[in-house]
Amino acid sequence: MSKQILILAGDGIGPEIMSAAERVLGVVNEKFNLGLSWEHGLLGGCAIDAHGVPLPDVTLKAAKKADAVLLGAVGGPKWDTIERSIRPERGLLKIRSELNLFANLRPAILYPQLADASSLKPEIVAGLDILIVRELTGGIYFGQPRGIRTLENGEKQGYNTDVYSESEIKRIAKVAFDMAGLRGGKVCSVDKANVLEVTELWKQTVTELAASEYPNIQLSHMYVDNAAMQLVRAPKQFDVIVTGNLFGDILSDEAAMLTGSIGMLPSASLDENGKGMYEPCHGSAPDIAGKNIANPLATILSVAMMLRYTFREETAAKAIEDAVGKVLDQGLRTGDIMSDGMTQVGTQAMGEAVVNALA
Ligand SMILES: NC(=O)c1ccc[n+]([C@@H]2O[C@H](COP(=O)([O-])OP(=O)(O)OC[C@H]3O[C@@H](n4cnc5c(N)ncnc54)[C@H](O)[C@@H]3O)[C@@H](O)[C@H]2O)c1
Ligand SMILES: CC(C)[C@H](C(=O)O)[C@@H](O)C(=O)O
Ligand SMILES: [Mg+2]
Repeated sequence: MSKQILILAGDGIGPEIMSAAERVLGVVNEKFNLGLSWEHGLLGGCAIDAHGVPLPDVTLKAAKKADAVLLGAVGGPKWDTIERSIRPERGLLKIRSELNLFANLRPAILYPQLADASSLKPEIVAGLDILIVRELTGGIYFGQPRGIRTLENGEKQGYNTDVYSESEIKRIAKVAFDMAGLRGGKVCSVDKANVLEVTELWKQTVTELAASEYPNIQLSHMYVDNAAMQLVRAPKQFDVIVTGNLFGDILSDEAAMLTGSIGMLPSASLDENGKGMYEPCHGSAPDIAGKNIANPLATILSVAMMLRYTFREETAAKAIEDAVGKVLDQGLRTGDIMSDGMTQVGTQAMGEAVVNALA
């Protein structure tokens, strides 16, 4: 099997967190004799600067050829005012869509060492381990028509279309049910079926699939507004949450704060054959870019997810996760997860600490 990775560091803090993650990747590759090799490409604002588009053909071609893509983050104020269709974020959406990465896994796990850093009281979050399964290549992010038009009275109007077909709903629900079967056996499907037809169909389809193929999974449904509330009221009631593109985007940032910081949240975006793109859930954090203070752990934990889901190297994946636990045990913290009595370190020092813990 070829074992090729394409690394796209991206913009803002992307290059900083990726350089720490790449050090970790290099060390596990040698230690576990994984035989992985990687090359670098451009996606996002850096690609616009070099090629005029956020997803150059050369990047897309390399991504299609690779077995996995490791991404930092894209975007930033520099590119916020350019023509909408070629903004950095459109490059990210296009690569997700072109690679058919419909299943976005966003685990929100509270490392016990970070109980103080969580936004919630320790007793509410202790032992938290939720998996958000977000549909990633459909819904309102991709629905047509979309745009900003001028009405007859001269007023401008923005519009988007939320759309899901039964097959799209079924394939993401299957992922959620399969994942739940390997964990706590519970799936909560989040929708707004009381208002939106598209999610009425979502709810119906998920219910039918559960009844016909997953009788052993405990399925519940929740409206997204209540789910947002329940996530901060009693997050441990959830095991796997399955939801559409937009709701999943929002709920996963919310879940991040339960774990201490969005700098702790990795993700995997998978196609039907195990190919994946792996990236932290956070963005390019322009407010802290270039300062060597960003938390690289979400990206490092994304490397672990890549080893687990694409390369099936569970031992190496677990070794990275354990090494992250060790550096937290040592009291090392980047600014976003800092608390009393701990030692504050920068991005690269945190990466080196993980490398040392792996040794
Ligand atoms: N996957 C991606 O590439 C991705 C994801 C989200 C946002 N974005 C883009 O990133 C840019 C900034 O977006 P935003 O400010 O809404 O979200 P963001 O996630 O970049 O930042 C939100 C807040 O979290 C902090 N933060 C984020 N990552 C951190 C880390 N690793 N360590 C410490 N603190 C961290 C930031 O400093 C900021 O205060 C936008 O252009 C947006 O479109 C890209
Ligand atoms: C940058 C943006 C397009 C992206 C999304 O909304 O999917 C981001 O917020 C994410 O969570 O990966
Ligand atoms: Mg997001």
